[in-house]
Amino acid sequence: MTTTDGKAADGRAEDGTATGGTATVRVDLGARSYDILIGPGLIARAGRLIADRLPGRPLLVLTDATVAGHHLRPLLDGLAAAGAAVAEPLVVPAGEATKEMGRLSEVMDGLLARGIERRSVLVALGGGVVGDLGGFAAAIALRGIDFVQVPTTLLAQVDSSVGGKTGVNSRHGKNLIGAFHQPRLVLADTAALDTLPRRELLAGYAEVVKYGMIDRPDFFDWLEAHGPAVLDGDAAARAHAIRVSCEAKAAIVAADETESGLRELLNLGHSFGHALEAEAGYGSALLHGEAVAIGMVMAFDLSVRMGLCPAADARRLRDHLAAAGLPVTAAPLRAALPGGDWSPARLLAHMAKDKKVKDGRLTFILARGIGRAFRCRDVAQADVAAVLAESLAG
Ligand SMILES: NC(=O)c1ccc[n+]([C@@H]2O[C@H](COP(=O)([O-])OP(=O)(O)OC[C@H]3O[C@@H](n4cnc5c(N)ncnc54)[C@H](O)[C@@H]3O)[C@@H](O)[C@H]2O)c1
Ligand SMILES: O=C(O)C(=O)C[C@@H](O)[C@H](O)[C@H](O)COP(=O)(O)O
Ligand SMILES: [Zn+2]
Repeated sequence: MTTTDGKAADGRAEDGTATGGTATVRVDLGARSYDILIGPGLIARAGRLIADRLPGRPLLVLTDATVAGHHLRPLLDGLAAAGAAVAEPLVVPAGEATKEMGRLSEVMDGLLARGIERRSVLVALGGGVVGDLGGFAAAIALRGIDFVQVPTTLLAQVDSSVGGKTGVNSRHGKNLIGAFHQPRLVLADTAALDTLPRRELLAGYAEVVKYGMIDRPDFFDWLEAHGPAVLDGDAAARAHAIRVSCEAKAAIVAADETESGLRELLNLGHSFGHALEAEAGYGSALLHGEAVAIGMVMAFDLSVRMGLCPAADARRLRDHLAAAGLPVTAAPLRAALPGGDWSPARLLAHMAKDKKVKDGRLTFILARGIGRAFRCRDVAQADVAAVLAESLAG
């Protein structure tokens, strides 16, 4: 369910900050239901918005060092203005390498040193790394405390802050340690994206395109026309893309919260993408969204190879991602990371650790066309290896 609420007639919220219109997407999960608020100025308004839903609760902010420099002060000022008791923030290093057990252990120490109690609420201010790490810390602290997502990347606003997948990477693979733990509220401040580097924006755009590929062909048509506006900072286009993405994800999560079936569709491109990320070593050479872009192209190429999908649809996807500026093959990784083993066999070995493996067999997310993704367990390894080899060759 979505509503758009312009707040006061002069475009200002009760606390006087500019709103520019706030859309609300509801994630319907019974007792665990929550709102995703989307619009400019929500970081500064977070204090009031959290207090409305979780009154009188002690708060603690987790963020990363880069995000802290841009957005921590306005958040803390807003929390203080709302009269919240706020502990000293926890600040972790920026980047994917932070999403690991050692850092989780430090965060747990930090939470406990600050004297959290079961009523405490963790506020995760940042991208998917802070959201996944913070959400997992909240899931296990005192056997579970509430948390609020304040996503500051496009990727986090359209994907990672929604749906309750939390966790960290392991040396065995991506996101292999974690828990389902839903946030109580998501505040997606679209103005926060103004400070986001272009490369990070593009990485998030890959997950936006993913929703079109899964089950929203009209949305993909819209992205073909308006994708450049989304990327170039058009506020209305951005807000629309984020809202539709959140609606698409919320619908799937509401139908299958813990991924017993349908939710696997949200993994389109991820079996391939996670294998690339594992071999790349979770550094800055390959961002998650970039891996997803390459992985979606491989998933469509595999679907074409198996005679399931028109080649023209795979070409439309590849062309759109490439025109946006995203990588569409794995070939550049060979040059960027020459120490890696960029062979199909090695990537297949990473894929064997995928959480969608059942009885030793992978579940692939394939497509019969744009917006027609489906789950398939009947895929010949030779076809997968051939698609990997083609992508690695460029
Ligand atoms: N839980 C889920 O459902 C889910 C979904 C998709 C992705 N993920 C995970 O999310 C992670 C990727 O998230 P991400 O792409 O947000 O990366 P990220 O959290 O590493 O953020 C990207 C970079 O941008 C910086 N940054 C964040 N917001 C900023 C802002 N407003 N201005 C300037 N800099 C800013 C960060 O400091 C970081 O350096 C991966 O670990 C991926 O596995 C999880
Ligand atoms: O929410 C989901 O479900 C997803 O699969 C969203 C993905 O974009 C995201 O990268 C997720 O973290 C992948 O989950 P995993 O279970 O494959 O690790
Ligand atoms: Zn993803």
